[in-house]
Amino acid sequence: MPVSQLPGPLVYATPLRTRFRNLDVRDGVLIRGDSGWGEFSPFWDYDDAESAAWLRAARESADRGWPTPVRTRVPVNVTIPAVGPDVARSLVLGSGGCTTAKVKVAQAGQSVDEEIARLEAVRDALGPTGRIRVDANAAWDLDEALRRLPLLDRAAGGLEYAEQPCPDVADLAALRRRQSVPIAADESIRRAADPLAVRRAEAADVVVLKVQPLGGVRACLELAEAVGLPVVVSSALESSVGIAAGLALAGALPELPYACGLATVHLLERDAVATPLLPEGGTMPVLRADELSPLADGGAGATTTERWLERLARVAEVAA
Ligand SMILES: O=C(O)CCC(=O)C1=CC=C[C@@H](O)[C@@H]1C(=O)O
Ligand SMILES: [Mg+2]
Repeated sequence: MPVSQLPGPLVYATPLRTRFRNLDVRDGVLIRGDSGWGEFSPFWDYDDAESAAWLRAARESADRGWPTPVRTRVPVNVTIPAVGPDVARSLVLGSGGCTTAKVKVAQAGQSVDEEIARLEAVRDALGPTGRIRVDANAAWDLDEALRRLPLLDRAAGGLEYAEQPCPDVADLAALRRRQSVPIAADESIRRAADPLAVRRAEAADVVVLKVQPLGGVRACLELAEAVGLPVVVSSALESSVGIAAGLALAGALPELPYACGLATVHLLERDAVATPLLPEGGTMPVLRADELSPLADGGAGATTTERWLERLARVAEVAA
C-alpha cells in the first residue's frame, strides 16, 4: 500500500526487556507524510519546548525524507545496560556480530566492582580485538572520573572512549588533558544551549549525535560539520522508525570512523514495525523513510494513546 494511504498517527508502547535510563516502558507516536514515517518520542521528562526538536525530526522523516546516503550499511555497537556479567556476556554473544560494545556504568546503587565484573565479561565475550566504550551519563565529578576511569580502562583491557563522564564541559576538557582515555560528548551536545562549546574548550575527541533531540538528520549533518569532530550516531531508544532516521544520518555522514549506537531495538520487548531493524554481521542497513511499515496495532492502550495525541498537538503548537 502506498505510504499516503496508511493510517496515522500510530501510538506504540512496549515494555523494555531490561530497565534502561530508569525506564521500564518505551512509548511514542509515529506520524506519516508523503515521504514515509517519522517517530516522535521525547522521553516524558522532556517539556513541550524541548520536545519541539523531536517533532522537527519526525516531520523531516515523514514530509521530506532523508538526504542521499553515501553508504548502504552502518557498523553498530551492542549496548550493554547496567546488568550482571552473565547477562552482559550473553548480550554480546547474541548481538548479531557486533565487535564493539557500549557498556553503561555509574548506575545509582552499583559499585565499581560490579562495573569491573561487567567490563571483564564483555571483554571475555568480545575477544581481544573487540572495542569497548563506557557511558557514565554525566554521573561523575572530575575527581571521581579521574579515580574511576583507570580502573575501568584496565578491566576492559583498554577503553575506546568514555562517553559523558562528567556534566561540565570544563571538567570534560580537564579530564581529557589529565588521563589517556579519549572522551565523547553526548549530553553536552544534545541538551546544551551551545553544542559548539565542546569544540571551543577542546573537551572531546568524539561527539555523539542523536537525530530526534537535535531536530533531524539535516540539522545533525550541519552540526557535525560545525563541530568538526568524529561523530557517533546513537539512538534515543526508539522503535525501528526512529532508528531508521539515525541510520539515515550515519549513512549520510562523509566520514564514519566509529561504530554507532543504533542497535537498541532488542532492548524493546515489541517493536512498532513488522521487521525490526537489528544488526547482522555487526552492521545495520540504511533505508528510506517509505521502506518502513509500522504495525497497525502498536500495543498502546487508550490512555497512552490519548496522552501521546495530546502531547503531539501541544508540541506542534510550540513548534509552529
Ligand atoms: O548508544 C547506544 O549504544 C545506545 C543508546 C543509548 O545509550 C542511550 C539512548 C537513550 C538515552 C540515553 O540515556 C542513552 C545514552 O546516553 O546514550
Ligand atoms: Mg550517552
